[in-house]
Amino acid sequence: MIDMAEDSRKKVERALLVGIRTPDETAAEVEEHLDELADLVRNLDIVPLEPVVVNLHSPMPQYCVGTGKAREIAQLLQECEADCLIFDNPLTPSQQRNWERLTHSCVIDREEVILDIFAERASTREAVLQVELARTRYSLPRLTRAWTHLSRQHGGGATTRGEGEAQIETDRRLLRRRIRQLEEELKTVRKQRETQRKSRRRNLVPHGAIVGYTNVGKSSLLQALSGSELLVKDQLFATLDPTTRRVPLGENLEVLLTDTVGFVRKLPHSLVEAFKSTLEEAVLADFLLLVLDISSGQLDAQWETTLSVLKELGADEKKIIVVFNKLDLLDRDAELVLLARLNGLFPGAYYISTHTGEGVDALKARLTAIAAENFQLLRVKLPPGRHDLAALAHASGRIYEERYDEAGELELVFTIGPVHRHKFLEYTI
Ligand SMILES: Nc1nc2c(ncn2[C@@H]2O[C@H](COP(=O)(O)OP(=O)(O)OP(=O)(O)O)[C@@H](O)[C@H]2O)c(=O)[nH]1
Ligand SMILES: [Mg+2]
Repeated sequence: MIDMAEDSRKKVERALLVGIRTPDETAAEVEEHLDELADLVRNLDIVPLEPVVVNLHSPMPQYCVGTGKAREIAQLLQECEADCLIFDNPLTPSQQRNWERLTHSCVIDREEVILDIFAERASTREAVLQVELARTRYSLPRLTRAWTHLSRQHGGGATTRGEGEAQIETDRRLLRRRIRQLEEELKTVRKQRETQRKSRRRNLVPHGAIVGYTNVGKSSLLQALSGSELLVKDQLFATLDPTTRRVPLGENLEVLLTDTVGFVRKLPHSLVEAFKSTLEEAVLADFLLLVLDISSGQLDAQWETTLSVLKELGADEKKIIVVFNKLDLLDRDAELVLLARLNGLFPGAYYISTHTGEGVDALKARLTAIAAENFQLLRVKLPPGRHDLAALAHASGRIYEERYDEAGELELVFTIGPVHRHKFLEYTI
């Protein structure tokens, strides 16, 4: 780990955002992306200023934009007294350095903003390790940095070391060693989680994962369904660690649901990589609840981003139940038009509000049906000595008929899940 003196670093406060518009993007798209970048930036306690959009036919190697434009932006940065330049598109390490030399300011891109938000939020051992690994990998080719835009000091971040070649080589070696250490530590933590996961699978209760764009209400949904408290915040990436809860559905039925980390457009690949084990919950689940925020103007982007991350994880072929949340925020007139359109596009979707509870029961009914699919109807005759099985049928199944015959044998018609089913098979009639 590279140590830096905190006092030699300057905290960034105001940022000028830059969006690059390529010929295949509309102005509205670029604007939407910049709005989202502004949200992300606010999450780091940096004030985003009015953004600059640069039209670009082909990327330029030195600054990503042409030299003239770069000078203009540098000038603007000074005029509006911003101390940071943030690009919505990725910058190469050398472009980043060129910009820092040109502007004498902190220059970062969307990927680094997202990495930093994750770094601020990570709290469990696994999340902390995953984020540190992603950040250390990211900083390896970007060693000479003189700025910080973080309120806290994190590992694998910017460094203020000198630019001497020998120094850089030493730092790189240290970072590489740290990467290996982190990979080892993560392996251990993951093994532990794997064990927990296996014990869950032995239960054979249907297991769903809640996936979707960040801030759409995934944790709120799990809270509404399971009745237990979770971290719900109007904040991007409030949830970084998967949390599994039992959702009781009455009559001995239940499903397990896992809340997962939210997705975002242009989620840095290093982060998808880092969070793959966390997102594996989605890969291993029996079904997915894909949550979308119906009040967002960016439904298409939410849908596409979520689906493309699922694809990358190999989880896009699963049974997907689409859930539109935040119905309460819809303007009633707009609602009818929008619902008609969505009904056509997503037949079988659910429309809910975790705030008012609207639609939650219908979704529960669907989950109940999924849980019930696992249950099989059995007709058995239990000998007098098998009170234990009679008790088990009552405790874990649903009884339809029950009567004793003259021989004192108990005839039972009931449904039972796969966990205990085999115990009854020798008595079926
Ligand atoms: N109006 C309204 N707000 C909602 C509803 N559901 C959730 N929210 C709000 O949306 C914000 C985000 O909710 P979360 O449940 O934390 O969202 P999430 O998808 O888990 O977010 P991340 O973990 O950050 O990806 C919170 O401020 C919630 O109170 C809803 O049905 N209606
Ligand atoms: Mg959450």
